[in-house]
Amino acid sequence: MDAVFELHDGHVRLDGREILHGIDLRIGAGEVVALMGPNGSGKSTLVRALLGLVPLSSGRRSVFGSARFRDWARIGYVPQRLDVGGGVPATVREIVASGRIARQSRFRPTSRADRAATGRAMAALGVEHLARQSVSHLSGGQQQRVLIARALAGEPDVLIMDEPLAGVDAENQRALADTLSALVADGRTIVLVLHELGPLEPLITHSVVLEDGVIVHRGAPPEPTGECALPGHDHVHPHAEPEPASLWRARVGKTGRH
Ligand SMILES: Nc1ncnc2c1ncn2[C@@H]1O[C@H](COP(=O)(O)OP(=O)(O)OP(=O)(O)O)[C@@H](O)[C@H]1O
Repeated sequence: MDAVFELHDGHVRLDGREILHGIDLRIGAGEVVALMGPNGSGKSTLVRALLGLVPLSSGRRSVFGSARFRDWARIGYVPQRLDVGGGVPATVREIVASGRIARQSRFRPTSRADRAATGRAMAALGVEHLARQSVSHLSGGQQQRVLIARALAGEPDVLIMDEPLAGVDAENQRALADTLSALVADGRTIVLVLHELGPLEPLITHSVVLEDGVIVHRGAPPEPTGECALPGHDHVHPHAEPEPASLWRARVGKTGRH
């Protein structure tokens, strides 16, 4: 299986403090990887390091086998929330169409292919009927579908999603699981930052658990513990409260690092 992301002994320093301490990670094409761990363990920093948004203080990164990867249109990033505060409100179609920018040349404005891809992405996520609406009037679940549609409009090979279940109700979580399984069946690679797997669990090929900037577990996702393990727990809460590292240690059944 070809590697999409490879990190060898990756260290990241931010504001003079080392946040990631020697991460070795390989994500292969077609895998669905859950990055898990307590708040502040370094999940977002790891994603940013994979994407080259933060530099490595030491170590090596390659994307699609290249240390000098530039073809960012192949990678779609779905942030947790749309920032709809302030500014001129954009419509759903405008936001989704902005996912084509990396594929457009400076000298060629929006093409027929761009319009078609925007339409397909809106249809895939069921937001066509909202095309003319301002995104600021949408619910959290609708906004998330727009963000995924924006990423899909760029026809990426890889989707990276930051906490896609946070604050999303059970019905929309199941809808997201259906959407992602269609993408997986289509051969895409998916990297998810997750606190809980919820209905995404059957899709996950393996998990990587971080703690204090090191990988403490890889393999099958850890079992939920505490209130998240109780029957009927729907995993719709955003886990705004920090989850203690001890809870995660209990989940992965390990105290040491590797
Ligand atoms: N720009 C920055 N400058 C300095 N420190 C930072 C910066 N960004 C993150 N950190 C610190 O790095 C550590 C890891 O943060 P990160 O956001 O990667 O963790 P996380 O696992 O994604 O957390 P959460 O689950 O809360 O989103 C935290 O201690 C955080 O305070």
